[in-house]
Amino acid sequence: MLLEETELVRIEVRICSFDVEDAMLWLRSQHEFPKVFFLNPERSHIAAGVGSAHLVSGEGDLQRHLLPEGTPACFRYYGGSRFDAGARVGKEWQEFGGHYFVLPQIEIFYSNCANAQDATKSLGEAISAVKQMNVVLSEERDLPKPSSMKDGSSYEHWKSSIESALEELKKGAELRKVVLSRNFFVEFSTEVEPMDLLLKLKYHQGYLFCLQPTPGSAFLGCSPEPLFKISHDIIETMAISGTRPRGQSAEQDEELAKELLASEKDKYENGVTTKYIQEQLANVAEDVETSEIYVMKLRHVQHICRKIRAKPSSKAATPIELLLTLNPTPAVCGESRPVATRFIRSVEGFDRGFFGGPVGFVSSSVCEFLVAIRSVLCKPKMLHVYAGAGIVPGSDPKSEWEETAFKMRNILQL
Ligand SMILES: C=C(O[C@@H]1C=C(C(=O)O)C=C[C@H]1O)C(=O)O
Repeated sequence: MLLEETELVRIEVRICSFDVEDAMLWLRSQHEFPKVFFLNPERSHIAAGVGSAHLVSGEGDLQRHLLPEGTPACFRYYGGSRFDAGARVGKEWQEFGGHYFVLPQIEIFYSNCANAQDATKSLGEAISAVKQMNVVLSEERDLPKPSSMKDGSSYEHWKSSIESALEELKKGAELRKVVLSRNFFVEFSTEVEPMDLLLKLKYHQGYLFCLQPTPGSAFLGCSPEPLFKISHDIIETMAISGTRPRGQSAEQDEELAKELLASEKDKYENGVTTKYIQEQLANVAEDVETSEIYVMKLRHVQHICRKIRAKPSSKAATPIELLLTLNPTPAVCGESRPVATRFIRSVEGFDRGFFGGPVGFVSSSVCEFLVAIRSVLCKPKMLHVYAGAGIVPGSDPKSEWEETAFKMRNILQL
């Protein structure tokens, strides 16, 4: 097939079974870039990819360049895009561009409904790439000890941003919710290998992902939040908003879950996200079904959620159109979206980059995207850790600061 004048030959090699850890160790042992990793919560799709047979990156029209007509269903592009395409790009995010999607040259892939396969540029290159592959799966290693850890901005800045959000919300006009985030820096005196960090996250529930365009820059994390998935002609997604920490004991944990389910503020926050997703889906799908609200328990926090599913209608959007329509949802941005985006740009003082954006994979037949939260940008000697919290009437700056600290624990307690 022809993709931008390049002829692609795909060779499929069945391999004996492998698990999540093997895939990560294999990825760590490779010397080619980019590297990508994707694992979904059901563990029904594990993928580790190296090199690029086709790279779609930059500021351009994603819709036009990704999955050109005729792309075979077995070609899976892994990647993601920025939370806010219109925001100024921080220098730490430059390698990623506006979006970054790669068709790996070699893809180790497990799916409960497909076989292991790989894709490459040409037969000769496939063979030489396979020959050069380092298949030594060495041990997991400890991370170096941080030399310093500090907040990206002060509590005073956070408090005044939330107070001005509360002022705007009080007007009851265009802003009904805004998600404010903050960053945290962890510095090291020696270099950190991103795959060692990813390996430490392997026991987390939810998605695990990594996009590493170059040796010196990787974005990775363990997000509980799907943006959407399309398979077997069903769109599935979830509204996750409203948070409490996990309790110290089973009783305290249940108390916190009950408090969350009874909280009008948290139900309102979740309701804004649910309504937005339902409305967006109603434009491109039918039979939109929403589950009852329930509590999702994670290692450090618990959330209220609703599952939402729908059937694509005859005027269905393509996966990329759906991605551009849904992202960012009020779970990470706010409502209305344009007003919340402007507010975030004016107060946050750092570039979110891909944090809060969509990350996942897409082929011409299936796709699955997560919302890239609980995540970290890994530079050679510095981690940029991010977390946000939904601000609605009744939010308190101190509790929201603590909530973001709990959300960062996945990374900071490694
Ligand atoms: C923005 C984040 O999380 C989002 C915000 C939540 C909230 O405000 O309660 C809960 C889950 C996520 O949708 C984050 O983890 O950084």
